[in-house]
Amino acid sequence: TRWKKLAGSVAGFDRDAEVRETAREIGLVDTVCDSLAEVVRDADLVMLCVPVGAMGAVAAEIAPHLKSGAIVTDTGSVKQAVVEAVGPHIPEGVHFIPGHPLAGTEQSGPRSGFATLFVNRWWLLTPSEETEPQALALLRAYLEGFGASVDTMDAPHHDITLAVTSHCPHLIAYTMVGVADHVRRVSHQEIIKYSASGFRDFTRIAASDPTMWRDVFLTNKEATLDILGRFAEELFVLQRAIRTGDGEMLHEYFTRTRAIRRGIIDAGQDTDAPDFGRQPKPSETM
Ligand SMILES: NC(=O)c1ccc[n+]([C@@H]2O[C@H](COP(=O)([O-])OP(=O)(O)OC[C@H]3O[C@@H](n4cnc5c(N)ncnc54)[C@H](O)[C@@H]3O)[C@@H](O)[C@H]2O)c1
Ligand SMILES: O=C(O)C(=O)C[C@]1(C(=O)O)C=C[C@@H](O)C=C1
Repeated sequence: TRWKKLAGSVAGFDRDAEVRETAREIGLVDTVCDSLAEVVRDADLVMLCVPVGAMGAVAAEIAPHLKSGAIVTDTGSVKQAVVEAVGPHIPEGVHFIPGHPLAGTEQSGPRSGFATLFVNRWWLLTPSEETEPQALALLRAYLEGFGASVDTMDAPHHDITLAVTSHCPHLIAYTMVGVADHVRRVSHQEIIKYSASGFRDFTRIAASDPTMWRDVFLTNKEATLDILGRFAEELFVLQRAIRTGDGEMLHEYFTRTRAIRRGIIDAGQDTDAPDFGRQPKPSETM
């Protein structure tokens, strides 16, 4: 934020003392506070950045200390569960606008961010019918200051969309890496040595934070089970095509999926930029 002077001052808190220490060391924010009450007391904007399963408890703890007129948002990867867990704690006069930046890497912790992380990325907001347009406009302008593009949608639609574009792909990557781990005819050394780039991409995703992803699946249960059910059906169709030698079917299927990939690139939404997932240079840390 200091990078573009979007806020007068940024304060941060983490319950883990080691994280607070690192944040102080690298100058992540202007002030590192030692309690939740202290960090939100004078804040105009409060952003909750904890695993989805922890959002409710954090909201309950900050609620009595929130300033009237403040905006509370979050970065959680699932939205309906956050609406249900956080919403009831938000006092009258405070604006709650849930959010989700579609940007990140498999890294976590205070050293993993970099100033350009949100440039040209979507930041989804899921306001309700009661959300005041002025508060929404303020938050939108703030996030656009990071270089992000803001879209709004309702929370259930967010959750089914992200089940397709993020949550289930992560589960599939976790599964493939798990399968490689269980195959006894291929040694671990061979898997490491002969990892082709497809599998390497899977292992990057499968190195993501276990707590964050546990919470994603526990809280977006219905949507991920729906999409995984469809995935399993399609997998069986492809499995059958392989068994019966139905080359025509396989070719036609892969032609369709290639068109989807090309459509994503044409829309400028390719996330495989060469520097994606790299560690930040010190000059880029906020
Ligand atoms: N990493 C990504 O790619 C990414 C992208 C978009 C959204 N998100 C979402 O943003 C949120 C934060 O993810 P992150 O990658 O910044 O994680 P992170 O691990 O870097 O930070 C989360 C912090 O929350 C703290 N925490 C954990 N449990 C807590 C609890 N019960 N009470 C208080 N604090 C607690 C931890 O100490 C940790 O420092 C998650 O909800 C995640 O789903 C992550
Ligand atoms: O590390 C990655 O590439 C990611 O998968 C980041 C990713 C994503 O699925 O795009 C993961 C979860 C978040 O909620 C947002 C972004």
